[in-house]
Amino acid sequence: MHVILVMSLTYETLFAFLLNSTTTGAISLPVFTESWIRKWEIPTGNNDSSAPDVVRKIQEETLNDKVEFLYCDLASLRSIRQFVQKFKKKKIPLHVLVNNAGVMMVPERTTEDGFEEHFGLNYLGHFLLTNLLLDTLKESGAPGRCARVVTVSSATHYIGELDMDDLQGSRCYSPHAAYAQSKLALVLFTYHLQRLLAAQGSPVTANVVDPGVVNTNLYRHVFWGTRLIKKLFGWWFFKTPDEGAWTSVYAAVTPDLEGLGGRYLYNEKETKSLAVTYDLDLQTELWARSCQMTGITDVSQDTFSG
Ligand SMILES: NC(=O)c1ccc[n+]([C@@H]2O[C@H](COP(=O)([O-])OP(=O)(O)OC[C@H]3O[C@@H](n4cnc5c(N)ncnc54)[C@H](O)[C@@H]3O)[C@@H](O)[C@H]2O)c1
Repeated sequence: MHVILVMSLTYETLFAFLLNSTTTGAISLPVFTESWIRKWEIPTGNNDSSAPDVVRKIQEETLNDKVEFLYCDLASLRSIRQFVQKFKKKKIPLHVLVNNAGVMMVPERTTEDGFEEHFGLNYLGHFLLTNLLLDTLKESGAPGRCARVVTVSSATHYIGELDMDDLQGSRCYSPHAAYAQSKLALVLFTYHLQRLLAAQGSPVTANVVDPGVVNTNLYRHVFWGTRLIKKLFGWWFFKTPDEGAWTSVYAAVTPDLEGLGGRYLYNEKETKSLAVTYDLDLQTELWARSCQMTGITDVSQDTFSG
């Protein structure tokens, strides 16, 4: 039995591809566990009500009735903890975690826990979720068949800056800078996580992907002119959601990456991320601060000092 957890609503595409990879024999995935995410923009709970439709669609496409809906709001540390509790109660393994959810260029606002939304949701949400699921991932992986954490960043990270003195962007808020910072933080997080897993000898790998420029709803908050251009010409220079999902799927299932982590992938190929992402001190500092902010123990200090 293989269990895959995809944090996002772009799952239909992701699941379709994951199914295709099963038919090409890359990995066998008879069970999918679905995580349903609330859209901030629709607080009436419409998404909850559409969950049965999505589950049915995936069941039809995969010919698998073991598809399940689990609610998780990544902008709430409480919701993430509740989600992990529910997931663990099922006593099922976890082989692939795809940290794919995100918002872009939202107006200045905070998550339930008071974090700037890009930083709190895109980065800290996935940071806490991954850390709380690490024990299950470790138990589920094995030498020669590692469990995988796939985190979705963006080319925007190349222009990102991490302001350790003002991670919440409270001094001078820029939605673009806040998005870029959150995506930069995800790359630093992945590299530190991979170092930690390798030092512990854990059968889990962590890689980070850039999906490219993809025609999705992510652009709903950008300048209206950009939205218009996207509407008119998007089909021409944007990837389709299917194409955008492909590098994540590649990272999740390709045998080429068995046992390999700490890679930044674009168009299914390893490439260099921004130079500062390889700064071990910065990775360590961000990790320690993130542990404090999410209320978890920083085990990496013992691992690397011991
Ligand atoms: N579209 C692009 O051009 C592009 C480029 C680079 C990176 N990305 C990244 O790809 C990922 C997927 O984005 P997309 O383009 O499919 O956009 P999208 O808006 O279609 O998908 C974003 C997903 O995040 C989920 N989400 C939003 N708020 C959430 C919350 N509070 N809790 C849980 N989930 C929440 C949404 O429900 C949605 O499923 C994002 O991480 C994004 O930053 C996208």
